[in-house]
Amino acid sequence: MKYVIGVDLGTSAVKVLLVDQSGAVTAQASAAYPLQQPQPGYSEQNPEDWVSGVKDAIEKLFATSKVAASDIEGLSYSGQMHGLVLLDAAGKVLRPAILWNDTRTTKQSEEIMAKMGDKFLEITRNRPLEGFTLPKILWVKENEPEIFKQAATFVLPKDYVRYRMTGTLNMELSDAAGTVMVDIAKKAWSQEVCDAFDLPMSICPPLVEATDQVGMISADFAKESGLATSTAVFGGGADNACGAIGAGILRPDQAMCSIGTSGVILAYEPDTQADYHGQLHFFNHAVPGRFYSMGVTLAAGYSLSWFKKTFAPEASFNDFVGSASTSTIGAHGLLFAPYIVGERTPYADAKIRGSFIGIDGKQTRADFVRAVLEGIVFSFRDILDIYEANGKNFKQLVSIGGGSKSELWLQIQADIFNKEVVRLESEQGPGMGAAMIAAVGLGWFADFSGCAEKFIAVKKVYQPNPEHVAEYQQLHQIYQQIYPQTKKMTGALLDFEESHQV
Ligand SMILES: Nc1ncnc2c1ncn2[C@@H]1O[C@H](COP(=O)(O)OP(=O)(O)O)[C@@H](O)[C@H]1O
Ligand SMILES: O=C(CO)[C@@H](O)[C@H](O)COP(=O)(O)O
Repeated sequence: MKYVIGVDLGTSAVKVLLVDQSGAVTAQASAAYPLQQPQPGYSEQNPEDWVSGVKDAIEKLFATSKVAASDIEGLSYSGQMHGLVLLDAAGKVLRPAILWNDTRTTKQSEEIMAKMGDKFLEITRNRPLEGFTLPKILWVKENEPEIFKQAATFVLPKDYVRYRMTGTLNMELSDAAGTVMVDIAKKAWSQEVCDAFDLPMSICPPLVEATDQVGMISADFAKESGLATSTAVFGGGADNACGAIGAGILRPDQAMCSIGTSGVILAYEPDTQADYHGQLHFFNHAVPGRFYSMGVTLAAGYSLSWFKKTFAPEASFNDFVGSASTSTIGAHGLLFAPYIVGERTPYADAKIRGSFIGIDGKQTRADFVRAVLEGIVFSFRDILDIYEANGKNFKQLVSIGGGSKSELWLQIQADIFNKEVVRLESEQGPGMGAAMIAAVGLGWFADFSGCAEKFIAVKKVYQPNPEHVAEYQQLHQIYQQIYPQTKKMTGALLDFEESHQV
């Protein structure tokens, strides 16, 4: 039997999947790494932690599967998007990576829009939001000029890991789109964007497609990880592009709901025709020549993990999430807005902060857990509303990511979306998508549809319950009032907090 490995470089951990030619997951392993938040709005990771995490996880994979390294024909990646890894001329990392959920770059984002306006949207198909890579580069240029002077190039998180595994440096297109420095339609770095911000084109690495073979596992990495130098390495994709492939979202009538650290509602776009006027992100797909749109809730799984870490550190995740079933729809009068690190969709607002609304002496911790689960899905509902306002009406949503491990949360999704919600055999959509990229890259399948037929299996379909749907519609209307009514207050609190930082 021959195998491929999908490496999903997430924000909380790296997850590796060993998948055989029939699409069965033979083994999986993970390794967690820390997130540094030195100031409000800052979010950084050490790229070396990703590399050692990948090695640890691959060693665990071999320990549990007993598969021979020489039988692993290909390996590819799914990566957390947008994170800036600055490298000097020798390929050395110059500072910690600034991640997708870091929002220190409001000033730079505003400057980009002020300078290029609609032209920026026309080229990159996106508004310059704080999370994207270009504002991060401009932040370093302005605030750390000594570091910027040494920068020869930059890459994204999974591209850095691939560089360390193969010795070849490049950037893969679906991820490069999230730098907002690429001309999406032309599939090339935009000279116009680079010139506007006085960035030399030489810092932009060569672009590759997801299924391009970029090299083999290097002798050094083979020695340290147990992999073989005969394993071919493919470009990989942005985690949401990979999630879409791993969820089988390969037609315009399908959508994906992903609950990882962030949360995403995503749709496949066959071409560049759809225009959401920057309300949704629009990127090149990991399926060569195709595109996808998506809206992002910055703190989806992160809101739940934060709540658990803060108020129930001793509980198991399953018991903690399960406790919400003892509460009711609407959590006995409690609503949660998940803006705890700012928001992207539908409110591109780095300064908004979260709220619990309707706290009542009768409520228990289980009500708070329920409110967190529901609030995250209300935020997704806001994204679905944008799609529906633009004429998209999906038949069903495929749910992936850590959040899709909970039956209760899946049913809440079906009820709030008023759509069928599909759970797959493996909730690891991005990792499966990465494995599928390697399988297609190796030529095991002619295209992703052929691979999806073999690799993706449905576990269960959750149907919306009409009574619950009606109740959630009422609650969603109340939820939608939270943003406008709390914006000023939470902004003032954030200013107060920032002015009191020592
Ligand atoms: N048993 C569970 N039930 C529901 N949600 C869970 C469970 N375990 C973890 N999660 C959620 O999944 C999230 C992590 O999902 P994952 O897809 O692994 O994220 P990432 O790719 O960002 O590292 C956590 O933030 C947590 O809120
Ligand atoms: O910023 C985005 C998408 O634009 C995030 O979706 C990141 O790509 C991180 O993903 P997870 O770690 O939550 O999977």
